[in-house]
Amino acid sequence: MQFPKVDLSDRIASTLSGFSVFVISVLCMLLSAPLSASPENERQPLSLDFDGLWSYSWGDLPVSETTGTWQFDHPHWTPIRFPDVIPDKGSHNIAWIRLQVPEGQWKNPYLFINSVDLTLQVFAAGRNVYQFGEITPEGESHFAGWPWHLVPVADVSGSGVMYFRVFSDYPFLGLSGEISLDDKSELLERVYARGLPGTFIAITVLLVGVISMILGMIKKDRGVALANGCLSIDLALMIFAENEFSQLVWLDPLTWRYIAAFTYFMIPVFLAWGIREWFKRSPPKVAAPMLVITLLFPVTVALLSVFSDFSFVNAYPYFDVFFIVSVLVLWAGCYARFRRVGSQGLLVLFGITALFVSLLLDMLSAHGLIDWIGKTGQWGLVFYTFASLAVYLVKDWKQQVMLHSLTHSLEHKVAERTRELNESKLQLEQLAREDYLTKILNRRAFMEAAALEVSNALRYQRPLTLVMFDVDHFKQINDDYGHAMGDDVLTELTRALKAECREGDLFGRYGGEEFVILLNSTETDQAENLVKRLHSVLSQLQFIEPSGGVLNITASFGVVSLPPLQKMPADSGLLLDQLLMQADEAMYSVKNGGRNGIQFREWVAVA
Ligand SMILES: Nc1nc2c(ncn2[C@@H]2O[C@H](COP(=O)(O)OP(=O)(O)OP(=O)(O)O)[C@@H](O)[C@H]2O)c(=O)[nH]1
Repeated sequence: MQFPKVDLSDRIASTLSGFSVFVISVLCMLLSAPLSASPENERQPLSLDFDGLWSYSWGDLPVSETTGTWQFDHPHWTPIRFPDVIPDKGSHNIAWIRLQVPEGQWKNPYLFINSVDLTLQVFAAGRNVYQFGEITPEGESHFAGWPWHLVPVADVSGSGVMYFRVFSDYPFLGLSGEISLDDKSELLERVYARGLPGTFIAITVLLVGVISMILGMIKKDRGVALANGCLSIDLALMIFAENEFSQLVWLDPLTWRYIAAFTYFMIPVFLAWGIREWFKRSPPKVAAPMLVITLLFPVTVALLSVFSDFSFVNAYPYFDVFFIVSVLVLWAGCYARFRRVGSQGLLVLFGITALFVSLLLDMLSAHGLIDWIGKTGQWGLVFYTFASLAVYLVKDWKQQVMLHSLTHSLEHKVAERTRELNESKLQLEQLAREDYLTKILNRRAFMEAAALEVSNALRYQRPLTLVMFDVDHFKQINDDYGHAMGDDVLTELTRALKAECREGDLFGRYGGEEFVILLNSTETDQAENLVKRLHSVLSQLQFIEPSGGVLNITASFGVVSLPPLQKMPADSGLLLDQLLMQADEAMYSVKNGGRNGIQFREWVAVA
C-alpha cells in the first residue's frame, strides 16, 4: 500500500519534537532551580565545618566502672577538619565524634544534621540528649533509616562539647551531608523551603506518570506510554521518599528508605522496558535480557534483606556500578538501532545519553570523587521521563495526522470510485436501452416505455398513435452497396425522422430495418399529418452510391390510432400487443400493395 506523503505535518512534527524537548529541558532546569538553590541566598546558618571543632574515635568509649557512664575525657580523640568520611573504618561499626560547639546568640539552638549513618545517640553534659534508633551497650544496632535530625544544643552551655555515638555497617561512616546550627524555628523553615519545591516536582512527575498510564491504557501503541508511566511514578515516589519533607508527612524513616531504595533499584528495569518498547519493530538485542537482569537486582536485594543479615542499604554501592553498566549497555544497544527509527530514536538516544552523564556525575559526587553538585541523576531521570513523554505524544500526534490524511485520501478515493461507478452504471443502463447502430431505443426499451405510455393513455383517456415502418427492398441496398452503406442508410434515416418527432415521442428499432414510433397524447389527424411528413422526409433523403450516383429510399408505413373516450381493455400490455399487431398488418398491407405508402387504421378491439 502506498502511503500518502505528509511532508508538511512531518516537518511540523519533527520541529515540535525538538521544540518540546527544548521546552521540557528548560522546564526541568527551572523546576530544579529552587531545589539546587544555593543556601547563600537564604539566611545563612552557622555551618560547623571549622578546623579544630571536630575530632573522632573509632570503637566505643570506655565506660566508668564506678558510675557506669561513658568516659568522654579519654585521651584518644583524633582531630579532623570535617568528619564526612572518617578514615580507616576497617571492621569498626561504631565511631564517636566530638564537637566543640561555638559560642553564639540563639534563643532555642538546635543542630540540624541530615546525614548521620545510620543510628545515632547524642550526649551533652553527660546526658543522652537525642537518640535515633537503638544502639546496645555492646555496640549492636539495626538500620533504622536516614532521617534528618534536630538535636537540642541548650545543654552544652557548660562544657560547650557534644558527643555523637554513631553506628553504621555501611562501607563508609561519617556526617557527609549538611550540618547547621541555628534556632529551631529557622531550621524548620529551611526544611519547608527546601522540601516544598521537591514535593512540587514529585507531584509533577507523578502527574506525568498518571497521564502516561492513562495514555497507555487508551492508546493502541501502549507499551512506551505504560513503561514511561511506570518509570515516572517510580521516580515520583523516589524523589518524595528522598525529600526532607516526607519525614514531616510521615515519621517513619525506615519505610521511606525502603521506598527510596527499591524505587531507585527499579529504574533500570523501567528504562530497559521503555527502550524495548521504543524500538519495538527492531528492539536492541540487549533490551530483553537487560529487562530480566535489571529486575533480578531488586528481587535479590529484597530476598537477601528478608532472609539474611544483609541490609539493603549496603546494596547501594553495588547498584551504582550495576546502574552505570546497565545504562551503558542499553545506550550501546540503542546506538546500533537508532538509525532505523529516525528522529524519535535519536531523541531517545539523546535522552539516555543525558541521563547517563547526569547519573555518572551524581555517583562521582556521592562518592566524593568530584565536588557535591546536587542530585543531577534525579534531574536526568526527570528530564528523560518528560522528554520521552513529549516524544511519545509527538509521535502519536504524527500518527494521528498520517491516519487522518490516509482516511481523507481513502474517503476521496471512495467518493471518486462511487462517482465513476454511478457513471458506468448510467452508461450501462443507457447501453442496455439503446440500439447500438442508430442510438434510438432498442426493442426491449421501446416495449417497456410504450407499455407505460399505453397505460397512461388508458388511465387519462388520451389518444395515441402507433406508427410502424419498414424500409423497402433494404436487402437490395446491402447486396448492391455493402452492409456499411446499409448501416449508413439506417443511421441517417433515424436521425432525419427523429428530428421531425417531438421530445416525448418514443422512437425505437423494432427489427433489422423495421422501426416503431409511439406518438402519445396526439390526436389522430395530427398523427396522420406527422406520418405523412415522415414519409415525405424519408423519400427525399439522398445517399451517394460508391459509383457516385444518388440513391433514394422508400418505406412502407402502417399506422394505428387509438382514440380517447371509448371503452378500452383493462390490460395495457394486451392493448400494446394489439396495436403492434394491427400496425404490422397495416404496414404489410402497404408492402403487399406495392410498398412506399401509408395505411392508416383505427384500433379495433379484439376479443
Ligand atoms: N446493413 C444492415 N442491414 C441489416 C441490418 N439489420 C437487418 N439488415 C438487413 O436487412 C435486410 C432485410 O431484408 P428483407 O427482410 O428481405 O426485407 P427487404 O429487403 O427490405 O424487403 P421488403 O421488406 O420486403 O421490402 C436483410 O438483408 C438484413 O440482413 C443492419 O443493422 N444493417
